[in-house]
Amino acid sequence: MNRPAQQEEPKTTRTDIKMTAENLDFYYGDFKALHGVSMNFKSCEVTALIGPSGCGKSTFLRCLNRMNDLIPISRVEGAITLDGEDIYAPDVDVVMLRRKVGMVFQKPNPFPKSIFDNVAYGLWVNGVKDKAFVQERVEESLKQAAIWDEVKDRLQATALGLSGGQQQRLCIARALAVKPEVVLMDEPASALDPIATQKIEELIHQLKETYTIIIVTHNMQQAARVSDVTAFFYMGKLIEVGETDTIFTRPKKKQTEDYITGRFG
Ligand SMILES: Nc1ncnc2c1ncn2[C@@H]1O[C@H](COP(=O)(O)OP(=O)(O)OP(=O)(O)O)[C@@H](O)[C@H]1O
Repeated sequence: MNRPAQQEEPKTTRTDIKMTAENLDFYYGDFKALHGVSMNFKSCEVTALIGPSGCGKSTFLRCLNRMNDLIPISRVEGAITLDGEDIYAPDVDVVMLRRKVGMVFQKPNPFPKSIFDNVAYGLWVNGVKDKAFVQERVEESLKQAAIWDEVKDRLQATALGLSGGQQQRLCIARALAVKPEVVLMDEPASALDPIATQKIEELIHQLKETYTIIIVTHNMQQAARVSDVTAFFYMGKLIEVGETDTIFTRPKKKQTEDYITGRFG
């Protein structure tokens, strides 16, 4: 296979529905962690998932690219679609799905390899052999992740020598290199200082021009700053979802209001 990741840029507009969850239940063994979650994610929007610790935000996020498949006792009921196709259908290629729906984790997790290799890795795994193409894509991804200027003179240096904030932007570049359509972010700035956090937030703002972004955050100011839509979870249930401004100023449900005003959580 050559240049599989060189497909056309996804042509999307903000009104397209990119992903949906329909009546999603999720179990860890006997424990039901998600109860009938239904919501849509629109293209080129940022959706923030908020709620108190243990309410199921990360579980739900991981369902969106089948990361939970790696947990043997887990079970999903209901449906999740990407561009109208069921991602849990038996014939789905999970590697391809995770290329389309990429993920950035809470703790920056670069490989103990060079900066270049970290970003090129996903391309090699996808069978890309064309060196010039890989070079181009690495540069493009590092630029998109707003870290190119800081690393362009040391691409062969180990990624582990970067600061935490730089490592996280490198991990974002790694996720972007395979041209995902959706980027899932699980508290991507929680391990970072305020300046690095601000850079990640600015980056999210730029990335939504091209990508559909779904972010879990504990930080409500961050949710208010970066997202178009906010979904509030409590005890495994989606309590309320809507435009971020509305959720933060005129929530419909008392539980949402109690949470955003700091009465619990
Ligand atoms: N691998 C697992 N095995 C069993 N139970 C789990 C597992 N991962 C999460 N859970 C449970 O599922 C529920 C939801 O957890 P989840 O991590 O999705 O919540 P969260 O809202 O993301 O929490 P936090 O904000 O603290 O990260 C919790 O009760 C948690 O203990």
